[in-house]
Amino acid sequence: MESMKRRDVGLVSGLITVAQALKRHAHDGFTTNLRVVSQDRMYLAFLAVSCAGFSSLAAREFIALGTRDRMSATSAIKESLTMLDLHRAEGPKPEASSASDSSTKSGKGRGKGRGKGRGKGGKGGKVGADFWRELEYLVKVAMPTPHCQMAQLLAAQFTLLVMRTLLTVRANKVNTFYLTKAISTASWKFWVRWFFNFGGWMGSAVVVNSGLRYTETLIQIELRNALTRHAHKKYMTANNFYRTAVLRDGGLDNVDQRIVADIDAFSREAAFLYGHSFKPILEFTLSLTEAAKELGYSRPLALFGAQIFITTVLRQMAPSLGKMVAREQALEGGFRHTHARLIAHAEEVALLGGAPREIGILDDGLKNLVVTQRWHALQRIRKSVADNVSKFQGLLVGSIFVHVPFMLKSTSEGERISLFRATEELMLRCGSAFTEVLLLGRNLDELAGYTYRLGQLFHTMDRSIEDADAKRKTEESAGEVDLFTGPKDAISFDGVTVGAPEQTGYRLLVKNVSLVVGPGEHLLITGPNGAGKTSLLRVLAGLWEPIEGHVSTPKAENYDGGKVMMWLPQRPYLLQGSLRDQVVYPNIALAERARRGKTKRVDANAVADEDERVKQCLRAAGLGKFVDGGVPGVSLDTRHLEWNDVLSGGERQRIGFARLFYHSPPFAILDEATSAINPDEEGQLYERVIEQGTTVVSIAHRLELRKFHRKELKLAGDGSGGWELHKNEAKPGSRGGDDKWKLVDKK
Ligand SMILES: Nc1ncnc2c1ncn2[C@@H]1O[C@H](COP(=O)(O)OP(=O)(O)OP(=O)(O)O)[C@@H](O)[C@H]1O
Repeated sequence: MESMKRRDVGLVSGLITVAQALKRHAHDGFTTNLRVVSQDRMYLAFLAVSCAGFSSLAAREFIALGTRDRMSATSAIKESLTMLDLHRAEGPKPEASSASDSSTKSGKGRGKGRGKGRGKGGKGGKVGADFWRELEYLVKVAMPTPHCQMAQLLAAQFTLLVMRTLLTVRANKVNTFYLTKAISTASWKFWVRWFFNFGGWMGSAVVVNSGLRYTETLIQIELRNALTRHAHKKYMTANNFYRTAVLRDGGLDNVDQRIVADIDAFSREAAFLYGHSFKPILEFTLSLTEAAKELGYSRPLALFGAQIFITTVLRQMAPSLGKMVAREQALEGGFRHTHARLIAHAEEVALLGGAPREIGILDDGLKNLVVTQRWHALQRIRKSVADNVSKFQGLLVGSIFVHVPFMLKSTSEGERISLFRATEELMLRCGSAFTEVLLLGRNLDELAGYTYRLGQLFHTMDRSIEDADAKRKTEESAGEVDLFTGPKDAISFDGVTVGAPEQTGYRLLVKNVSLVVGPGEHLLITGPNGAGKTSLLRVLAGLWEPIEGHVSTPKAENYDGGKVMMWLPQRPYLLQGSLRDQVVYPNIALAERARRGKTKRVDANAVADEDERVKQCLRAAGLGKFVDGGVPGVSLDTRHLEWNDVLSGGERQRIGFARLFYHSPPFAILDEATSAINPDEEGQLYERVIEQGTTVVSIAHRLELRKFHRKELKLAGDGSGGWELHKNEAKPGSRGGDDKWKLVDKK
């Protein structure tokens, strides 16, 4: 009770003493600190610039992310949630698929690839000359000009970094000096100076640290944004998304993982390194300069020489993190892909009762990842031991160099201890900054891992674009000296040989095909499974290169410059969006433009007209029930995240026809496009397509469709590459019983 009382009295009287001391020495404390700060012009300049930089950045971001953008981001989130709800409410329907579905017709044979791992992104993720070259490439992508957004962010962060170092070094020195002096000599005057110094330091540190955190996040976001956009641009050029994913050009694994996860990880690591490497380097230099005032330069330099030697020896013990990161990322991508495939084929797996088999496949993917991660964790112990020894030995070895001059100094006790504490503080900072610099090597190693994977990604896509450009140029120059250009208003194959890509070369599918499909000369391609029917059309689309010969497609200028050819595969592509979006794809509907606020003013009449046209197309394709109230709650505006899950196979094919009616192109390629449609109705669809003036090239197994065509290409499919071309010599327009088919060419 007594001691409580004494402490209470001590506490209150202590507070009173502090208040009195503050009152008495406030003027001195304030003016002394102000004098110290105002004499330090560099400090003042950086304080002003960094505060101005930080606040102008934040203000600019606030204005740039105008209310409309923020609102649309929020509504996008709401929308996808709504679509997810709808999706759940409707329940899964037949034949699920997804972007990573590799079993689509065009995707079969995935993995047989032509590429032989030509990526050259550095030697397996090590920090070496290759790494710096790749890094330079990525930096140039993110920072194309010295005035770009990224350059401004880096400059703003640099100013803040210098400011923080100045704060740490200068204010801390004064802090420690005042406090030690105040305590050792029991001086309230010095204590009040310390109090004011600390207050000022704290205020600046709060601003500067918040600014640093903010700019680091912005740098990371901007880096990711710039690199991902660059990747998207390349990915969508020269059909790179197809070449890398289906043909495995360049032997790249999991391109999606590289674009989505690796770029993000690289950006995080790079922003961290930038923010955290300048700090210790600056802190080291500034602390050393200050400490040298007491210790001279020889002692600190000898100390750091010793540190470099010890750390170099320790580093030899550590494994290369870059390689580990690259390997783990590849396995992560593979594991994610197995999950994506399960979602894509959820219904087939459920119907086949494949869960027990699938769990094995999923667990195998996980096992590979876990085993590798556990092995890497073991390797990292060496790294961590080396890092920690390196960190703590600094204190021990450092004391030998720092303590000596103070032990030998003959000054008053108070003076010696204040100077020692201030210098020791500086040397400790200096030492830890030095160790931090050395430890940054670890982050650099990790960065090398991501850089390696991104290097491979960008170089593979670059090469593919270069190849496509070179091919186009060769064709253009060949056109000038007139080799083969083909008729301008027709599809034509001139001596075309097609092969399926294999590990080493090609497997012959079709040999030396020559034929022309002019307007109205509807062509049917038939043949056994795997004969090469779709492959021939892949060559026509430019997805595959012919082994020999030339393909020429109708020129847009002969058809009012519009879309000339349209593809209708067996499983039409359906996008995330409204029913209207499905029909007008790849165009953007006027209503959608208005909804997104993309166009300033969208004419309401034009929207209504377009909607009416879309409805007509859906009706013509036999999907009138969706727009005429046949299915409650469904209209042109109905949106689903995954339309594949909510439409039947036949309905999906009809959406393809609605799209074809909407675009009404001069030529259409129908690749088993009616396979899921009732045979009685497929004829009507064909008739409508032909009536609208579209010339069709069909692949079909059902012979009933023969009557809609004027030519038939029969592929032998026996490995010889043989084929026969038959022609219906009956009058155009006469069908069925009037067919007069004649063999006109064969190989
Ligand atoms: N990306 C690919 N990589 C390697 N081989 C492929 C690839 N795509 C298809 N193939 C192979 O090419 C051959 C011809 O395929 P294609 O799709 O042209 O056959 P199709 O005549 O259309 O058969 P179907 O009637 O069964 O649809 C098949 O043996 C197939 O495995």
